[in-house]
Amino acid sequence: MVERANKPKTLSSTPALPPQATVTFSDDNSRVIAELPTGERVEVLLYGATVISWKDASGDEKLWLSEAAKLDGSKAVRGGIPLVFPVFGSVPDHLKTKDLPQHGFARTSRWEFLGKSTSESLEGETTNDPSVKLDFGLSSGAPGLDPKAAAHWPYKFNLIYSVTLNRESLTTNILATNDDSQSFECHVLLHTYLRVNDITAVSVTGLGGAQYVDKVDSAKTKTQPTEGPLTITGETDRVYTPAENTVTVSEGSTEKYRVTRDKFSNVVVWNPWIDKAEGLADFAPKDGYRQMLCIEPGTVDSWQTVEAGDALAGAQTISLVG
Ligand SMILES: O=P(O)(O)OC[C@H]1O[C@@H](O)[C@H](O)[C@@H](O)[C@@H]1O
Repeated sequence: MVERANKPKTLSSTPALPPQATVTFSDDNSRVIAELPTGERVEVLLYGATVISWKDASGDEKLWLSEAAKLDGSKAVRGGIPLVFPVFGSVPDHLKTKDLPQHGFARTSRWEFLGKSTSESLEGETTNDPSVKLDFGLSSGAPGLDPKAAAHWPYKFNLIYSVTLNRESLTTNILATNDDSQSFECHVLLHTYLRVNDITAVSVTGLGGAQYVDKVDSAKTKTQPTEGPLTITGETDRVYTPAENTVTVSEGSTEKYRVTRDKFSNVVVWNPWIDKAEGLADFAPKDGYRQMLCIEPGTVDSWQTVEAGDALAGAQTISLVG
């Protein structure tokens, strides 16, 4: 009788909360791993706040990561989603960024994990569509800042990078705030390495009607608009300014990824192909160019001026289609 009296009561009027997403640190504290109750998973290296893995519920990897990528903080990561800020490539005649590393210092600094938020429960409402958002921060004066940035980027700034995992999509969002008393100029880009099965079967739509700058063949700078889907048959390195804000990557007749931009005017499409991959020490296997295509949303064809006290934001959402 006593045992029965002590049993906890089940309140049938209180709906059970769905299971929460889990967020853990790796044993060496180098990365944050988030997993939805349904099995989708994302892994973010604090070095560069680089997303290095994104898997669906069946464990299928969506991002390409080189087998020779350095994950120890000695070099920008070859694969995943490196973050490009405040300069795209290198611009030798731009006084304020010319001494920074190629693609800037965001991808070569160790970021701070600021925390997580989940959407399983909102003011008592429950949802069956779980998601988790991870926030990372990097600011001037931070201990993890690449020393080259401290030496050559003379501004006070604050970056917040958010990675949101949903069942069918991944969103990455950057907010760059100017905390200085003077304006600064910058580029921002999300250098996403999408994983594909066979690059020769890949086609990209959503670029049509756009002019592009061809970084491989400088004669083709600002060519006439692209007609039809883009296929990859050799080294490709193009900066597009598409009219549409969604780029779709298909393999054969199957749509695979939709990449939607928010507040970004450009998309860089990059594949190093055979010779360039050969020359990149951290690119492995050497025929890995067949399994990847970089679709890189950003604003890089002109400098963005961020006034003192102002902020610049931009985001991509990669949705799984097929
Ligand atoms: O080797 P990195 O610095 O990671 O750059 C890779 C490529 O990144 C792309 O975004 C650039 O358009 C290419 O020109 C560049 O080669």
